[in-house]
Amino acid sequence: MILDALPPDDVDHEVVELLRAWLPERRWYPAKGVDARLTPVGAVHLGDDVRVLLVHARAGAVDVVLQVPVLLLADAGGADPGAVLGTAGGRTVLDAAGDARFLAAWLAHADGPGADVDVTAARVVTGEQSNTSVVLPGPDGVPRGILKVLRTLAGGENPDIDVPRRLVEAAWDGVPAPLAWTRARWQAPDGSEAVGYLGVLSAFVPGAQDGFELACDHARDGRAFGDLARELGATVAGMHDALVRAFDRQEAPDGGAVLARALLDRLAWATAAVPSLAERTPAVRAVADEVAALPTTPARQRVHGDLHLGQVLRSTGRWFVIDFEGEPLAPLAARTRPDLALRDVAGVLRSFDYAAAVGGLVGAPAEAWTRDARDALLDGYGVGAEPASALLLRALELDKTLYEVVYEARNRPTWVPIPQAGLDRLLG
Ligand SMILES: Nc1ncnc2c1ncn2[C@@H]1O[C@H](COP(=O)(O)OP(=O)(O)O)[C@@H](O)[C@H]1O
Ligand SMILES: O=P(O)(O)O[C@H]1O[C@H](CO)[C@@H](O[C@H]2O[C@H](CO)[C@@H](O)[C@H](O)[C@H]2O)[C@H](O)[C@H]1O
Repeated sequence: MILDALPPDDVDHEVVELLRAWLPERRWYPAKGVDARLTPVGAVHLGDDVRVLLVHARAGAVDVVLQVPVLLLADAGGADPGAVLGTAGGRTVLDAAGDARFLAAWLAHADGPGADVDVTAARVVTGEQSNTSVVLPGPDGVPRGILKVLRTLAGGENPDIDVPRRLVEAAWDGVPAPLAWTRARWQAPDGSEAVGYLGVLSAFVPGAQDGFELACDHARDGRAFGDLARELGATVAGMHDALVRAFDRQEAPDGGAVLARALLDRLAWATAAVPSLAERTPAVRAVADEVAALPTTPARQRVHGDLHLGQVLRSTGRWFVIDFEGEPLAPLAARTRPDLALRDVAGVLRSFDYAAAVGGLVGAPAEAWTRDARDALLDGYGVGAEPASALLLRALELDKTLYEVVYEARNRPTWVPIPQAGLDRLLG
């Protein structure tokens, strides 16, 4: 079912006034620190008291439609004071993302196989996130699903939901299965009609450990990560097989030239953001020239697109892959385009450098720890020892490392030395 957003009414305008003070305090708000123009574009009415407000936020380069589920209560007695935004239309307005009334209405309007969950025992996940995730237990109290309320809406495909759906259809069990999802139709700020996802409830992976934290712990304790990396390599290979079943594969007669061009485009993009990268230009060009001269490259296929250790969960003695939205800094067209499967392998290889550094390893111990993990990952994935694979991986790692320099410069400047050291290694 597609839920239709109604044009904003007086109450929606009043709620948006309340959001001016509330939004900048949210971790997921993308226009922090600037005076954004906020305009309601519509509201999905999930019930008499439950509305999903769609708000256009515009400030400089930020131009997004945000999703804000709210409750509008005539009697808000007993409500959590921390959830109250103010009053609109004579009713109390509450943040609804973790509220049982919103969650019940959301599930009632969702598509998908569904899940038997207890909305009264929902728990909002805290931490650095770009969306709001809510853990929902089953009737036995054991976590059964995790609902991701998307905070920034976009019309069209959403790889973070569509790809897991297709992987499950392709009988791959290494991804948490989407259990329910909602979609809406609204009028985009440019006046066009948009149809896109509002959120997804996925199967909860019990007792999951974040792959990056696990690797950092190993590095910190001086424990080899090879066995886990080998298993991860096999999981990634299984994911790529399933992606071919789900989305097909394209021969790439011009693969070397395409990859070389993409690497040089990445260099230009990264240098525009971090000018000191210009000194790497001759060395990156040399790698691009070698890649362009490759007579053949593997077929292109759908890939994860931003695979790293923070996108994999370890539970019940196996790996699960999450977060298929691709590189957050890249446009949707680039994130859904068929690509070399080795790009995902290169992403995980980069993570080993990060884990060694964050785990406190330097010099020869860092080199030995990452070498063991790298060899094991490639072995588990089934990457052969032929020179063409090594060259492709080097180019793809280089491409990712340039992206990481920009990502770190924008988000975690003290971590810039990690990808900088990666450039030294790859271009050394
Ligand atoms: N299916 C799942 N089961 C258990 N935990 C999960 C699941 N999906 C996500 N998580 C946890 O929730 C966190 C946020 O999920 P993520 O998809 O990265 O959200 P965001 O898009 O907001 O960054 C992850 O780091 C992970 O720890
Ligand atoms: O997880 P996201 O989809 O938001 O990806 C972005 O953020 C990642 C960091 O959280 C970033 O990954 C980089 O740091 C990781 C350690 O925190 C490391 O394991 C990765 O290898 C490294 O690329 C990712 O690049 C960025 O797109």
